[in-house]
Amino acid sequence: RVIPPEQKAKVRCYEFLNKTSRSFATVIKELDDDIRDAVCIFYLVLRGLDTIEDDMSIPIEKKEPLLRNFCKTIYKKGWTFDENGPNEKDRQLLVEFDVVIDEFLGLGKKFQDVIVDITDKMGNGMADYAKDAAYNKYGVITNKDFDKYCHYVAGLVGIGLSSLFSTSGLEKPELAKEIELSNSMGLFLQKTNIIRDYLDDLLVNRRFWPKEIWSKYVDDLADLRKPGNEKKAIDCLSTIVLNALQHAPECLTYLNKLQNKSIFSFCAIPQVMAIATLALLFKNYNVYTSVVKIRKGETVKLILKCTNIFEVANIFRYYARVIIQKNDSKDPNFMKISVACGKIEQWC
Ligand SMILES: CC(C)(C)CN1C(=O)[C@@H](CC(=O)N[C@@H](CC(=O)O)C(=O)O)O[C@H](c2cccc3ccccc23)c2cc(Cl)ccc21
Repeated sequence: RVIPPEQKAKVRCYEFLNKTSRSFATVIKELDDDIRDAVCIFYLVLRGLDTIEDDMSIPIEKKEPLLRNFCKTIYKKGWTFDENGPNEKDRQLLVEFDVVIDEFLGLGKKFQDVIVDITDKMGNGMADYAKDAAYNKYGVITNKDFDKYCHYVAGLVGIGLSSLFSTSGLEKPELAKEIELSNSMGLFLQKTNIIRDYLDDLLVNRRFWPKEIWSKYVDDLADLRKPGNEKKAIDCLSTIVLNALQHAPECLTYLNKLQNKSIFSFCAIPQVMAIATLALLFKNYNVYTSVVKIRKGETVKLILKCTNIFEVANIFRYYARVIIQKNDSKDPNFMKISVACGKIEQWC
């Protein structure tokens, strides 16, 4: 295929999008013309930031300025980064980051301003957390710290996306002002990922489960997977699933405000994957022995049924019932789980 030279960087960006997240890349490509490139570049800039934050082989002295300055770095034509560890998942993205920068600089100024603002806040939030975690190994302490960390790495993404959607004109200007709802969209996804990734994170000593939650059951987060602690592990899991579940009604409220069909599907698909994952994680001891993921077939079925709020609300109600059925009257959180699921079932 002959690619005109000015299209080369854009084609390369979409190739990176396909590599960094196969199923989600197709959803981004379904977005309407006026918003697709901005979201693609936003996604890749965030991926670049995440690749630096995730790389435990980069010393904090180097990592901190890299994160804090990333909002300025994305204006530096030609900038690339080749110092990630050899097995860092998306290291090639940073090795060829100049193509992302070229495409970023080609975006409308309003889109650039949103992406820079979020990158600035996220980079500084990640740096604050990385520095703190480097010095005290406990990681996330209180439920408030949990919400703060998830705000930095995911809530800000929702806030940025709402601004991009409004800026494109495909959604009302009011959407950019829905900070709380946009934040909850990110917290719901990120908290579900953190519950799912308990084992992977523990093995690289990354501790995101709040001490305020696990310290009620064990002396250390790692004790949850020890033989003999099975009941404690399951009851602790209920507590953190309950924490994530509380964002679900706000996600439905946010989705109900969207008017553009391609934006609705783009936002709804990760949310229905998250509620399905949460239902699978609840009462599931495999969280402590493997990474629990919903089956491909279920994913495909969910994606096909994400075209309007009625379908999405029905999917949320279905999984709320699955959680209710798994609920156990001997679980200290039995009532709170019932109430949280009730709020999803009554959502209208
Ligand atoms: C941390 C995260 C949840 C924000 C990551 N995040 C998402 O998880 C992706 C989904 C994704 O990447 N899925 C991967 C699987 C995986 O990586 O776990 C896939 O291959 O399907 O979706 C989110 C995302 C999409 C739509 C609306 C959102 C509103 C608020 C916050 C995030 C929103 C995302 C949108 C953008 Cl622009 C950037 C990142 C994300």
